[in-house]
Amino acid sequence: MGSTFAGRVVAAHGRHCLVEGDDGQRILCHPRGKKNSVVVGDRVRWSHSGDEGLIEQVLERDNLLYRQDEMRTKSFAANLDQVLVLLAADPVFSDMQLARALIAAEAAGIEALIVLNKHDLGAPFEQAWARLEPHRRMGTPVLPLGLKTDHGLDALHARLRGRSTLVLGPSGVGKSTLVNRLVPEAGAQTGEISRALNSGRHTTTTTTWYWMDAERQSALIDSPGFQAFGLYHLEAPELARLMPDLRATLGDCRFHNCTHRHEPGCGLRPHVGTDPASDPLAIDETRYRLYGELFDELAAKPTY
Ligand SMILES: Nc1nc2c(ncn2[C@@H]2O[C@H](COP(=O)(O)OP(=O)(O)OP(=O)(O)O)[C@@H](O)[C@H]2O)c(=O)[nH]1
Ligand SMILES: [Zn+2]
Repeated sequence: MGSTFAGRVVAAHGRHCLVEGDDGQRILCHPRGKKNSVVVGDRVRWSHSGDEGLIEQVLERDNLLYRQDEMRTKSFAANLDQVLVLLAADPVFSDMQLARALIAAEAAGIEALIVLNKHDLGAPFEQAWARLEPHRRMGTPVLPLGLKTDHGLDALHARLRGRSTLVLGPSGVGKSTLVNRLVPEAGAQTGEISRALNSGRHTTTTTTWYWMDAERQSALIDSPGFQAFGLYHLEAPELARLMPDLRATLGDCRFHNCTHRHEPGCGLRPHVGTDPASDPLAIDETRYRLYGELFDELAAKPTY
């Protein structure tokens, strides 16, 4: 084997990926052999092979996120500093999708940030903001944003500076608008990447790593669509510990393997639906219902 070079995977499609070297140069690479399959964000060592490159080694990952396709769970991004869940006053967001994204981030050990866009819409914005109150109480940062009016853009910038942030959001919340606003020439970069990956028709279907700054310190990772987050790598009994509001009440149950659903002497259930003004450990009823649904889903998952 000749010399190898350091790089980072900035886009991946099937067995092809685009690797960026420390000098900013990008090269199309393939994994060597069956091993070494990569995801966006991976740090790799690669070697020259004609005009292209071969991935020789995938360096140890700080963290890894999974997405769910049908019944399979696939990894799709690694080495992230935070996950930004973009929601909007309109369309109305799903509490379940939000919970899944936050649980996936927590399980991967990645900080999460909720951003609520379309501040200019007034009443619908206030309603959506109120629905996010349980999240503010459990300590998740929730930022208001108005991409149309630039409301909150500076505060968001400050949160993104120097970090690599995966952006997720359901359709219509303004994700493309946000990426285009924060990444100079995002469109041109996308075109370049899809040409390099030879997937011209798939311009928006690959997860892509974009630099927000010329110094390449702040990155946005855009993943198309709102990923149905893969939670199948988790076990039902872990779930309560991955939900900060539920986690805060743990430790007082009579049974150490309490599922917090029907056991006597549960220390969590008495906090469900209480008034946050008098109970600092109050658990929102919707969150508790989602916990039950996810618990059943994980308990019933197929074993391979
Ligand atoms: N009122 C209002 N509309 C906004 C704001 N930001 C974005 N929009 C609009 O919301 C719509 C969706 O924006 P996009 O950026 O295309 O949203 P997206 O999340 O990428 O949606 P998909 O393309 O479906 O994935 C567009 O019509 C935007 O103009 C905002 O702050 N206020
Ligand atoms: Zn319990």
